[in-house]
Amino acid sequence: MITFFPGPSRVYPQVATFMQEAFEQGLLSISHRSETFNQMSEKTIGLVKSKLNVPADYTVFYTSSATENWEIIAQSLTTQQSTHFYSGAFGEKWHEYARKIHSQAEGFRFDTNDHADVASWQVAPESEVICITQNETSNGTQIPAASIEKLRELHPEKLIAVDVTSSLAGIALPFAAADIWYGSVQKCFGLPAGLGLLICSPRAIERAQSIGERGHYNSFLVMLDNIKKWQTSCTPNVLGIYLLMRVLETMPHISEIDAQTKARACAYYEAVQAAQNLSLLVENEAVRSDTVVAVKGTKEQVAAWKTQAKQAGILLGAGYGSWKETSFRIANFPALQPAEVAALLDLLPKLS
Ligand SMILES: O=C(O)C(=O)[C@H](O)COP(=O)(O)O
Ligand SMILES: N[C@@H](CCC(=O)O)C(=O)O
Repeated sequence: MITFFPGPSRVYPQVATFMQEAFEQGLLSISHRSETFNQMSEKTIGLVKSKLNVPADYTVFYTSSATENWEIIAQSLTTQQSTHFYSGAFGEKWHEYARKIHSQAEGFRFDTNDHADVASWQVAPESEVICITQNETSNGTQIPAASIEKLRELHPEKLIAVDVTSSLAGIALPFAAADIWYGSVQKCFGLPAGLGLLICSPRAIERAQSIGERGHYNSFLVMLDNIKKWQTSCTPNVLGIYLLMRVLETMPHISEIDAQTKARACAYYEAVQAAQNLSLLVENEAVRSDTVVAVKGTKEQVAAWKTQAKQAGILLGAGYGSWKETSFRIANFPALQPAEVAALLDLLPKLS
């Protein structure tokens, strides 16, 4: 069965070999305070930066998941208020979690088809962090890079935090335009779940230092002390870090992946538009995601399409949140092989 679920998703076929290597090299039993670990961790972070084009002065941290990053941002980089703009379920959840820590966290929903009109977004003067979901996995929308750059220009004094859970390592991102970026490896990295990444600007680090929060194992400053030695405060997913290192070593530079993702996204959007029975969930072309393609239908249609796809050996991604039963999603992640993409493109017009 070829899976097009947007997370956990298709892993790179080489992952089988990499897992065996990790076992044979004894890495699964090494201490995370050892020199062997430090070297592997340093190399992995170097590769994240070089392959994904992360600015040299940004710091990369390991976390357990994207969800943990919501907590870290609220707990260690915000003292009272963050401002959240979202159109879908994951942006909304982030706001809900932030509110549990800071009741003043404000949230604004915009429509799925709205072009992120950042100039009209009202941010309270006392708000410290602007939080956006660059790629909203639940509805297949994305905030274009130019909007993030504009947001930076409009709010030079605020921290900007960007959820790129389902686009990190799938498209090129404008890292310099924001302070905090995070994602999980079970999406575009084509890896098994259980590892998150948090990528921060020097300004984010300065802000954490001025706040001084150190009350938790995952307090940003505790993580910073550790990552200076290439380590983590708790025992990390050593296998996950090794697999990440190996995938990064073998993958092309993000500029190449970006071109492939965008070409495949175009092919999917064209195929859905040309298919007699299918409709795209996102009508506004300018905000359609490059990495998650969402197709809508009635509950009955979606169920029938998923069954027909299964019969053809294809697992379509389920809908999520309010779109759970009335959409399916296609993960356009780099680990999907050309023949698998071709099989789905061939199937789409046949769904009835
Ligand atoms: O697309 C997303 O966003 C998600 O699926 C989740 O937020 C992933 O978060 P974690 O499971 O990695 O915490
Ligand atoms: N992380 C999601 C699954 C991913 C998705 O379906 O977008 C969850 O909590 O269920």
